[in-house]
Amino acid sequence: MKFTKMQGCGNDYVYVNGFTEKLSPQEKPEIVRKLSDRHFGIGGDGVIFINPAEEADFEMEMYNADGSRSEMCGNGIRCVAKYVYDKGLTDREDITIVSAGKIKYLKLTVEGRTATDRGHVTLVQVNMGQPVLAPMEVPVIAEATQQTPVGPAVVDAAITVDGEEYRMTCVSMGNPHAIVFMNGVKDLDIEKIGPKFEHHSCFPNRTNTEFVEILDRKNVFMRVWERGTGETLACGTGCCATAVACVLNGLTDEEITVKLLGGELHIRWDRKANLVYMTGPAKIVFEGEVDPDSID
Ligand SMILES: N[C@H](CCC[C@H](N)C(=O)O)C(=O)O
Repeated sequence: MKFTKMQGCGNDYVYVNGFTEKLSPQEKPEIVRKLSDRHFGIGGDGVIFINPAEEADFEMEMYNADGSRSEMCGNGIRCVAKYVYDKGLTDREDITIVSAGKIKYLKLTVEGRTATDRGHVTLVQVNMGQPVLAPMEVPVIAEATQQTPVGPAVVDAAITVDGEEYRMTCVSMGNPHAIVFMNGVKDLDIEKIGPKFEHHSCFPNRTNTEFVEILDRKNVFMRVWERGTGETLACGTGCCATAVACVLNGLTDEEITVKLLGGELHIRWDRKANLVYMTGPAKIVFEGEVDPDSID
């Protein structure tokens, strides 16, 4: 099986070309777990299959490292865009990608183009669609005073983790995110607290959790505990959800830079249109061939 290892802000996945590599849905979770293992496999935060699609130019099929599915992946979708352009599966710089039935619109920045070289993608802007507010079953403390295009936002919910009460804002970008504002994010014991949010009873489908520190009106620092993977160096959908939560809580402007352990993402929530735009890099790290049956 051929694969390409790619990363966006250090959020790294194994990418498999579903046009040529045919796997049955039943065998995928087990193969994903094997490939993602950083000691016995290739190593990655999960696996993303790039498939043909009818309703868009391409489909992405995203799996976490534990073999579970996710509806969406912000860093992953930028890498898929780079993959399909750099490998000549498309000539266009405006493309659509569908994930879990939702179509996203992407604009590719191509560099290094010459008369004989079509260049390669360095940066991708994605229209990540509409945020959905407070989709989880959590005890609400306060409703937003601000109306949002999708109704009054639940910006403040309480959750008790390890005997301590946290306040969070819950935003879905297709996949679920709980955003917790706090100080001292750099030194947070995320390995201890992250799994307790992920498996908390108020998230029947588990959740991704973002721990966010406000730096100023245009900059925040964020660490993320991802559902099905653990701490990752960045999370694109998590940054989008964070930007929305920041605005709803009156903490930042609508356009922010999210600083992450693995880099930076630029996020803009166009409130009038109620669309979130994410811009960031995508890179190929290496390519190879692997026999999943030979992985322990
Ligand atoms: N890292 C991804 C999100 C993965 C989310 C996944 N862990 C889930 O179960 O929803 C991103 O860049 O958006």
